[in-house]
Amino acid sequence: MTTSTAGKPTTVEPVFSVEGLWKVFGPKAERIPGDPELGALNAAELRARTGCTAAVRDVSFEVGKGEVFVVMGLSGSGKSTLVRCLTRLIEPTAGTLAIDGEDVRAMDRTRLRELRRHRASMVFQHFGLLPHRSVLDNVAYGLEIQGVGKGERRKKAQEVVAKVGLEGMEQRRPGQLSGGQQQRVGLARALAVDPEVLLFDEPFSALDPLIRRDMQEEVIRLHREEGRTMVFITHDLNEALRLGDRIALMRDGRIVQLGTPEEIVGSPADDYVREFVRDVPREQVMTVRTAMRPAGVDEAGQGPALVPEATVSEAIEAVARSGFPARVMDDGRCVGVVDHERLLGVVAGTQSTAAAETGSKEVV
Ligand SMILES: Nc1ncnc2c1ncn2[C@@H]1O[C@H](COP(=O)(O)OP(=O)(O)OP(=O)(O)O)[C@@H](O)[C@H]1O
Repeated sequence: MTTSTAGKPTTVEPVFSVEGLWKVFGPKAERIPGDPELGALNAAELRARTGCTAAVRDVSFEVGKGEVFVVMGLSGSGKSTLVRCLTRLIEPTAGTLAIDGEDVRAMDRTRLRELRRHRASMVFQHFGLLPHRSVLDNVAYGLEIQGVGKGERRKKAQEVVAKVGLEGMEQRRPGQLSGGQQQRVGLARALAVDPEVLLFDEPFSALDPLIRRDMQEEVIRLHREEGRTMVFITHDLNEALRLGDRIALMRDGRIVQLGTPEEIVGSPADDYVREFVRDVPREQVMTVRTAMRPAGVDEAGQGPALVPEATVSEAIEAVARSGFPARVMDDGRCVGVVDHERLLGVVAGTQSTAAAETGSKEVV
C-alpha cells in the first residue's frame, strides 16, 4: 500500500484490506449493492423505496501495519457499523474484506473467534467491564477466555496494568474508579491479549475534556512505544487530527475523503469536508513541507533551518524571531523556503498545498 503520510510516500503492508464493502440493514438487503439505481439513492429515498438503511456503502480502503487509522464522521454516518464489519461483529452485505491477506468473510466460527480474541481487540465506549471483578481480573479476562493459566495471566495482567498507569489499583472494583481509570482498564484488557490491531469505538467520548486529553496522550504514547496498528472511531475532529496518521471521513455510509490530517485540512475533497474543517487552526496541522516554495539562489544559505515536518505555526515563530525566511532542510539539503507570504497564505486559507498541486491526495 502507498500512503503519503506527511507528504512522504511509504510502502506499508496492509493489515486490513477492504474493497467495495456494503452493509445494508432491512428487508432483502442483498439486492441493494448490486443495483446501481437503488445504490445511488440518498438515505431517505432508499428508506422510503425499500425500507432499508445503507449504513456502509461501497467503501474501500487499506489500514497499513503500524498505522493509526481514524474513522470520523457525524452521528449516523456509519462509523461503528464499518468498524464492526471488520471482525464481522456485524455481517457485511457485500464486498471483500481481508486481514493480513486472509479472507475474513470466508472464516468459519472458530477462525472468527480466534480473530476477535487474538488478532483484533476492541475497546468500547462503555468499557464493558465486569463489575464484581477486580481491576486485575478484568484485565486478565481476555486471557482467561483464551485458556491461559492463572499464574501467567496474572503476571501479564500486572504488566499491562502498569503500562496504562493503574499500578496500586489492582484490587479495586470498576465502581471504585473514575471514568478515565475505567477506560484505562478497558484499554489494558484489550492490550493484555497482545492483539495485532486495537479497534477503538469512540472510547473517550463519555470522558470530560481534560481526562479525554490524558487518554489521547496515553494512546499516542502506547503507539509510539509499541507501534501497534490502531483503528479509532471518533466524531470529534480534533481527536481525529491529533491521533490519526490517516483519517477516513464518512458521510451517509460513504468515505468522502481519505487522507492525512494535513491533506484533509489543506485540500478538502468537497464542500462538505471544507465545511467540516473550516474552524481548524490550519497552521497547527499544515507542515512546511506543503507550505514551502523553491529556494532562490541566494536563499539556501541563510535563515533558520526547519525539518519538513515542522508545523506552519513553528515556522511562523522561527521567521518572526529571525526576520528571515526559514529554510526547509531534508538530509542536510535545503529543499525549499517558507517566507511571510507563504505562511500567511496558509493561515488565511489562500495558500494551495503541495498535496493539491501534485495530486498526491488520496480520495476515495
Ligand atoms: N441494527 C440496525 N438496524 C437498522 N439500522 C441500523 C442498525 N445499526 C445501525 N443502523 C443505522 O445505520 C446508520 C449508521 O449507524 P452507525 O451506528 O454505524 O453510525 P455511527 O456513525 O457509528 O453513529 P454514532 O456516532 O451515533 O455511533 C444509522 O442510520 C443507523 O440508524
